[in-house]
Amino acid sequence: MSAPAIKICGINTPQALDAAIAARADYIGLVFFAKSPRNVTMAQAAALAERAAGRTKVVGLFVDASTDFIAEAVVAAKLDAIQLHGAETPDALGRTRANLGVPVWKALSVASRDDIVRAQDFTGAADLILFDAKAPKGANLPGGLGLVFDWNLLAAYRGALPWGLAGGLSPDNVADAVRRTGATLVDVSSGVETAPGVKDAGLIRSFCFAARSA
Ligand SMILES: O=C(O)c1ccccc1NCC(=O)[C@H](O)[C@H](O)COP(=O)(O)O
Repeated sequence: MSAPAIKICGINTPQALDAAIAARADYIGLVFFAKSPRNVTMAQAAALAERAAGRTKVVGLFVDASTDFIAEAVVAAKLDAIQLHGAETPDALGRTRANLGVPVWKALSVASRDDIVRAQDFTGAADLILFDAKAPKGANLPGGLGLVFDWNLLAAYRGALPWGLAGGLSPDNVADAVRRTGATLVDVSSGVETAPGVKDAGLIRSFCFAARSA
C-alpha cells in the first residue's frame, strides 16, 4: 500500500502554511466560510496562496457558496481544486465544475451506509468524494468538528470516484484509519490544532509522519 496523500485543512496563517509545507503535505485547505474560526478573507487567501505556490496544492473549501463567490476565490487564490461542503446537488456541482474548470471535491457527511451510497450520485459531476463525519443537529459548523464516523462503513467500498477520508483524524489514529479503510487521501483540521483555528506545527509534523507510516 502506498502512502496516502495528505491535506491539512483550515490553514489561516503563514506559520501554519510553512509547517504544512515543511511536513510535505500534498494539499492545504483554505476555508471560505464566514462562520468558521478558520475563515480567510480573499486577501488573506491570496497572500497564503502566493506563499504556497509551487510548494503544495491549494484547495478552497466552500459551503453552499454562489458560483460568483467561488470564481472570485479560484482566481484570487489560484485554487488547484475546490471542496464543496454544503448541500450542493450533483447537477449544481457539475455546472460549477464546468463553469470554473477546476477539479471539484464533494464532501459527504457520513452517519450510515446510505450516506456512503450517495457517492455514486456524483459520478461524472465530482472529481473526488471526501467522506467526513456528519455534524450533529444544531452544530454551529457542518464540518471541522473533530468527529469520527464508523470507518467500517468504508471497509468494502468500491466507488467509481477517487475518495478521501476526513473527520476526527489525528496523529494518534490516522495510521489505523488508513490501514482499516484503504484511504488514499486523508484530510485533517481539528486534529492538528490546539484550539479551533489554531494550528500547531508539531501536530502537523506528527500527523504527516503517522499518515505515511501506515
Ligand atoms: O473547518 C471548518 O471550519 C469547516 C467549516 C465548514 C465546513 C467544513 C469545515 N471543515 C472541514 C475540514 O476541515 C475537513 O475537510 C475535514 O472535515 C476535517 O475536519 P476535522 O474533523 O476537524 O479534522
